[in-house]
Amino acid sequence: MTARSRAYLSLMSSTAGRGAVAGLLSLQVVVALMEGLGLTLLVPVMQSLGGDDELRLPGTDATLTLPVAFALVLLVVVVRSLAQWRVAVVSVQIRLATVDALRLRLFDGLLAAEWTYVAGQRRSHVVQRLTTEVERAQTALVMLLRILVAVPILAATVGVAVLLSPLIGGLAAVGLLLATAATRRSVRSATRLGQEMSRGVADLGAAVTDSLASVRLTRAHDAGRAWTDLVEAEASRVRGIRTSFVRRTSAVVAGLAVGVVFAVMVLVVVGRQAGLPFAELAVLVVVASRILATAQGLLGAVQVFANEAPALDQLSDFEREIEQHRQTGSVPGRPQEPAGPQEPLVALRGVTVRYATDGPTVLDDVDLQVPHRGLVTVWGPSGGGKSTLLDVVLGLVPPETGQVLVDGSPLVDLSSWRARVGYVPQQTVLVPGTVRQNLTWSLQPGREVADEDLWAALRTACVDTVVESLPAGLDTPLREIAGLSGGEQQRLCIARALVRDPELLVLDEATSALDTGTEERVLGQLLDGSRAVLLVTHRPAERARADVVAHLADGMLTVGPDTGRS
Ligand SMILES: Nc1ncnc2c1ncn2[C@@H]1O[C@H](COP(=O)(O)OP(=O)(O)OP(=O)(O)O)[C@@H](O)[C@H]1O
Repeated sequence: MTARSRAYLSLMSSTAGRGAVAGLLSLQVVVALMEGLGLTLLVPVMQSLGGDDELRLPGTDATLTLPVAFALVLLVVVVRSLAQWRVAVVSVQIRLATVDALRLRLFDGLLAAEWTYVAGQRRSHVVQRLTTEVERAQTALVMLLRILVAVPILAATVGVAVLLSPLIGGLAAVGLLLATAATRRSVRSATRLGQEMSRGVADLGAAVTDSLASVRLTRAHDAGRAWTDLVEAEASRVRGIRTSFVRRTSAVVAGLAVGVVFAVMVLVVVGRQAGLPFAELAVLVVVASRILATAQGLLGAVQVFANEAPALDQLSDFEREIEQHRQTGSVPGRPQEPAGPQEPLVALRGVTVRYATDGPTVLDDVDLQVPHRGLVTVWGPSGGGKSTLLDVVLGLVPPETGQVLVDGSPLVDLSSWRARVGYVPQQTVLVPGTVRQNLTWSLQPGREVADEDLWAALRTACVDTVVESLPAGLDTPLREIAGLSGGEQQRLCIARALVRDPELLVLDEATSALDTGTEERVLGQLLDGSRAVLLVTHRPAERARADVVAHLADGMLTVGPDTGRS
């Protein structure tokens, strides 16, 4: 609990700035001092109500007149209100800055992490961490800030009680310490329930995401019941955890209320026995009710903090994991050696890839050359390593042994290399936005493309007439073209890759949904002598027009004339 609070405080300091956090803590001390002073000033006010002529401030020899006492009370309330207002504003600023920074740090880290690590992540778990867990961490922050306000106020209130009656104040302090010790168990159980909650919410999110991903198949097989049952089971687990937490928390807070009311009764009896004057006794009752309210709020905040803070553990572990998989080998800005005229655009030399150290060899001592112009096709059985080969060429998967050479030099500057490449993956990727945004979102920063170049790319990919027929052409929002066929979507993705004006176009079965005639036309236009095309395909007709045909099976690559196997 204390370690987590420290972790949160250091997180807030590192994101919102030490100054802001120190300022917030100072403001909270001001609020607490004003609380204590305000309660102390109630004593002379009570004395005047009791008919005393000489109004005294407890703990001092100072005497006051009623107007002075009222003026001081007013001043204290004004200062306290201003400080509280500032605390509210600064707390929100710190909280939002912290949460946004945390989310962005994770997101950026993930985008820059090694490809094999990113590809191995379950999407629903990543979404859950970047949304639900970050929100839970935010709730924990709200609670921590509430605790940081309540603790000094509680200390100031107990201080006033001690000032009024050291015996009663001392008893109140001891009572609070005992209550704190008694709630340790419930705090531990809140933490355990919070950890279960993280797992429950992750599983619920996964069930919903997976069911949506398979909605077409679910409908076709009329298998919705299977998903509904799973989602209901996961939701009921989450419901159980939440209910159990609220049951325990409320019981502890209610128990505290009973304890404090009993303590107030004891206080009145003890106070009367000790001959405490009416004003002091009345203010002590007010102080006791303030202690009750603050302690109840504090206890509730501590429990919720304990319950939500495991989200921060999850996020910290996730961030550490991402950090361990930070992509290495990229030296941004370092120019590639000038190309020797005889060097291929990209070459693999003795490349071996395994996804796990004790796993199977996916690429085994592979050699391949892609010239600056023309078509290289790769074909072979499913699972033979074709996509992995492309990932190596793209610099996504680093070889365990062997080299990737670009223009004859080892590939070290990944960002320069990627600026020269256009890639169309096996699954089409269209993002929410207009056709234009879909064509341009993956352009290098600062690069502008004229409309005529967009149309040229659409023409080359044989999808220009489809876009022309849309209501607003390039500016048609994607939701209005959700009905694009699989082949039209593939061609749009090819156009997007072409807009980057790549020297190498990497196509992973990117024409698989096209009819033979359209595929022939697209390929013919792509091979206009201005670029190299590296194509994974199962179709003999495409192999027939290739300059290099490579067959990949069980990780072994054979380059040579097409044997006609299919
Ligand atoms: N990220 C990964 N982690 C672990 N294993 C992987 C990963 N990606 C691919 N593999 C495994 O590597 C092998 C080759 O996969 P790859 O996707 O390269 O084959 P492929 O020839 O492109 O298959 P297909 O034609 O079916 O798309 C397969 O056994 C696959 O399970």
